[in-house]
Amino acid sequence: MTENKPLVFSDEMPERYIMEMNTDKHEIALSTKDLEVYYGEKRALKNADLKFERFKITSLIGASGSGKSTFLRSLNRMNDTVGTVNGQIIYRGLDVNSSKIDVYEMRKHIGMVFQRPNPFAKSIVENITFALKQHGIRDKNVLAERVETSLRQAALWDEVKDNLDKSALSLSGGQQQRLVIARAIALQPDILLLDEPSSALDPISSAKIEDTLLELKQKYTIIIVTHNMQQAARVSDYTAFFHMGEVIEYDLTRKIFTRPKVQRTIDYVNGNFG
Ligand SMILES: Nc1ncnc2c1ncn2[C@@H]1O[C@H](COP(=O)(O)OP(=O)(O)OP(=O)(O)O)[C@@H](O)[C@H]1O
Repeated sequence: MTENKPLVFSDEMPERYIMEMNTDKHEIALSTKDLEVYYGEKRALKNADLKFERFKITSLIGASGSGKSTFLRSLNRMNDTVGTVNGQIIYRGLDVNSSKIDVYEMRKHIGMVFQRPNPFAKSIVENITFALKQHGIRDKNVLAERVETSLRQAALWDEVKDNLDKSALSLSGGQQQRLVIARAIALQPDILLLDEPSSALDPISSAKIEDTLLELKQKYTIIIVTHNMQQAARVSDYTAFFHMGEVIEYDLTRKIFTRPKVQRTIDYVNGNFG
């Protein structure tokens, strides 16, 4: 990034950032450098350097309190009001963590889905169109197209297409979570951050969310916090293991689960949490 480059995002195609990741060339959608987070005096995240490959799913795993959510929430500045975030978050050559970034605009590019489904107390269709209208999209055809496309991508369209005016709160938990995913992708972000998106759901709904994520990675770069190791192994290409605020190991998921290099990771994936 040059000093004079304005810190605003454009809708132009992103420049291509090719970096070395292991031995192959991979396109990096987002990276962090020396990212650390303090809550008051407490350092909850230490010097996290991670690179996220475009159109891949990366899981963040680790015991409760290890800093996964803190890291994830920092990526689109959700920690601004609760903690102090130092270091860089590089996206399209810009530092998302800079005070000059338009956070509202940035979140159009880096969207987030939380653990508990949190649809608005509005109709299904309004849940999708609300943010679009806020961002100035008024054309009825464009709105209708975005509603259908995002609901299809979130694998919910067939279940709700005849009841789009029904209250979102009348949907099941699993459907609500897919609606929230549809709401996030209606803005056509590049990157989707998900904080334990299926932990509050039954196994069937959870499996549907996993299928949805595998579909979505054709178009989105996905970073997901999960406590469910099987889920991490099933859906993700890369896995980062966090322990006490540090990234201990980051590699291809199959390596983390079959041949981890660090003893702490070996213990964690083998279920020895002591
Ligand atoms: N808003 C906050 N204020 C103060 N401390 C916080 C806050 N959020 C998190 N922490 C602390 O920061 C540390 C990391 O928490 P974080 O939620 O990031 O961990 P986690 O790995 O995501 O845990 P979990 O899996 O339980 O969600 C913990 O010690 C936690 O108590």
